[in-house]
Amino acid sequence: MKIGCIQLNMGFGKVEENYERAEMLIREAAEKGAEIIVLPEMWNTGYALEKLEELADVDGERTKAFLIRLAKELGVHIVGGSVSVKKGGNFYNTMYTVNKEGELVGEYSKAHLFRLMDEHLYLEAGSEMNRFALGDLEAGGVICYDIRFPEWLRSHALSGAKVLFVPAQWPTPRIDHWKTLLQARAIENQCFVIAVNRISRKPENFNGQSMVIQPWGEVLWTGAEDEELAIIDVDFSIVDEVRGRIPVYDDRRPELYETVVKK
Ligand SMILES: O=C(O)CCC(=O)C(=O)O
Repeated sequence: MKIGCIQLNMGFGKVEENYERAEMLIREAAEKGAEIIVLPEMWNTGYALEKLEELADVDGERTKAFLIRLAKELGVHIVGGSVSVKKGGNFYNTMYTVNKEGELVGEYSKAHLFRLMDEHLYLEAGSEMNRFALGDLEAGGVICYDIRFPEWLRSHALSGAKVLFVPAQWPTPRIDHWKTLLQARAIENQCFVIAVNRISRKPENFNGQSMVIQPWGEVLWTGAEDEELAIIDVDFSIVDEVRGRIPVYDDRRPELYETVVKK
């Protein structure tokens, strides 16, 4: 399958401009043959946390309608990165996924809030997993800081995900953590990891380096340090072959982990 990864340079608080730019790049990705299109984290507002009251998408209605319209018209699956959403008086960092029939198949709010960027002061955490299917492809999705919690991604893999999508706004100073953690999550879960970071102009500090990694850990693509739309060819059928080569799932001993790890 062809995956369109949109390493977007979103404008800080520039909602209209961001929807326009996202639409243009989604259309371009579909024209270039992408069958699944992936956006980065919080692409509607950027990290304009202090302006969420004014800018967040109320109940995610605008974003859901946007993704459904484009998915249906272009006949593509869209893993809609995440957007800032206002729901019932609270704000969330929420990922919507729509299949090519235009059905909303995934809705997930970031479960681990990143204190270093003050997310916990502005946002509520979600508590639900994010498992969905795109056609017959079993998938899961987590957001940025979530990748530091291997047990969270493992739960998605244990419940059948063969690919994990990771939209992010991961800053340049810790880009080595990003690369290492993503590769580890792919290897330990023996699944594809498709991770799309943002890019930014100065003084914001995000240098892309999005990644597509296959289940044996091989990096199929690393994004440039600039805005980029890349189309990457992946063969999801190798997941079963890799899981057969080293039977990690069969060799797990969950009874040990439950007693040793109490907290
Ligand atoms: O964990 C990190 O170092 C970065 C996480 C982050 O930037 C985020 O979750 O928005």
